[in-house]
Amino acid sequence: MTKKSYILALDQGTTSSRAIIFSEKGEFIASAAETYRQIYPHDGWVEHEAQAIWQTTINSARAVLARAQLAANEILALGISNQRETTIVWDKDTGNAIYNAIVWQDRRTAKFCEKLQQDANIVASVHAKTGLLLDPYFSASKIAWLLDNVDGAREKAEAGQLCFGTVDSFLLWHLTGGKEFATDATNASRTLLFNIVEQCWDDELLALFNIPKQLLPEVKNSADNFGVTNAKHFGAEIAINALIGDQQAALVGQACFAKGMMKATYGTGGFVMVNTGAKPVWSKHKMLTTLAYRINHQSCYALEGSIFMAGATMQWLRDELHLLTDVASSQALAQSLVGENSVYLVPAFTGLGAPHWQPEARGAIVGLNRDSGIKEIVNAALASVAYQTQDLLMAMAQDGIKTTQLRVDGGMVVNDWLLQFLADILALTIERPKITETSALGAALLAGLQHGLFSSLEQAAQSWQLQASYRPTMSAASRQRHYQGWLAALQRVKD
Ligand SMILES: Nc1ncnc2c1ncn2[C@@H]1O[C@H](COP(=O)(O)OP(=O)(O)O)[C@@H](O)[C@H]1O
Ligand SMILES: O=P(O)(O)OC[C@H](O)CO
Repeated sequence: MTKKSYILALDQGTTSSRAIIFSEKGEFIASAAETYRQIYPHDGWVEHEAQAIWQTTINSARAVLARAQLAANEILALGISNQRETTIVWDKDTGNAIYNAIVWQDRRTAKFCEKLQQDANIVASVHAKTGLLLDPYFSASKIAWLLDNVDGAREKAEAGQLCFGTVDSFLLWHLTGGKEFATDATNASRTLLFNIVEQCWDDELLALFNIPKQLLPEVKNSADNFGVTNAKHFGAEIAINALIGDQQAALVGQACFAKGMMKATYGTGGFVMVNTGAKPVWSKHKMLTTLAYRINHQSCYALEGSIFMAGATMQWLRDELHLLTDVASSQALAQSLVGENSVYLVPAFTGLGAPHWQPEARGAIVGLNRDSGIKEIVNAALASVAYQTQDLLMAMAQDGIKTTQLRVDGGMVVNDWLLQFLADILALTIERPKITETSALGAALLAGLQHGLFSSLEQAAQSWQLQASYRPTMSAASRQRHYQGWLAALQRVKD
């Protein structure tokens, strides 16, 4: 009989679907990825075709198996990490989505959320139950929009004919041929409908958003038994043993298991997350309290700050302004700037995320003079990632979170200039691991844990290895000047 020695991780991200095979020790074996179309129907609206999410996921999974020359029966377990909050409602009979996926960045429900925010009791109650804020970022208002705007959707939902899921549930449904309708506690914790203390869907929140309970998936542990893939997909069944939101997966992949350990993932957006242990920390400064992972019904919590535009700003410079031929060239351009940059770019293209939460804010480039050119703008775009991170760390510090080290990952961290500037602005040591596909790794480690490959998360974490670290070299005065310039630019956008 063939020995099953590999783990397949599917990492469904905002701009691409990736599949990665790891060895049973968590070593990287092979990867495949496919990008798909971003749809922007109106200002502040962002959609994906649900079918494209599914098709690119299955294509990349098949491609990686072929690349690694492995058959499905050599795969021990499969884990899924996914873009969170993105909302899909599909028909139980056909599996077809009733509308495009409404992406986490989408702001169409800003007015609706604003209305709810006017009631201080509602705001307090939502925060106490979910750890979140009433912002269009999260799934609940997106589900309500779908039920109210797609013909016949509400009637069908009430009749139990529809399913709501974040991307993990949608993929699970399709992988298992419609047999499994579930999510994990981390993904549930991003919907605004899940009580993170009691660990259940909350009837009051469902009533607040007018969402029928029968629409919702079962909530399981992040490492759990989620059924098996239908044999028609890969030629044999594969056990599905982990579902986890991609930022939480990155925390696991970065081995941030001790209280106080922090990671930042810089892909389309930027997400800073700190492990706060077995008890939730309730932020007074608009950070999100969220589930880091749930294993054997034991919850570990985290505090998170979300930046909506990180790598996406570089894509905008490339695709809309045509200032870059490719995003990688941003490094040399940023580096070529001599002296301090007077230009600041505030990338509030889809509003401002944490700690500001201003969905109606829009972007700006300020401080331009006659000498400003491409390199100043590109430098400012990269620098905005560091400044936004500093905004988050300042808010977290006010909540009592202090850290001396930050582990980074995501597509942007190949950019050495960015990581050095980050170390300088944050005055922290920045650590980049050997495997930067930490979301996929986190999902793989949890799937392996569920399968008994590792006796504990700590054992699984032994696969984490440092690739490079960046230490602050900027003077305190210069750091201060840089950051004050950012705060002034930010204030103009907020005003
Ligand atoms: N060398 C680079 N410098 C700056 N940004 C980069 C670089 N390489 C990739 N990126 C950015 O990283 C992002 C892709 O990261 P990834 O982790 O794949 O994103 P996601 O998971 O959100 O789809 C893109 O937005 C891209 O602009
Ligand atoms: O697809 P990513 O990696 O940009 O992650 C998206 C986040 O999960 C949104 O909350």
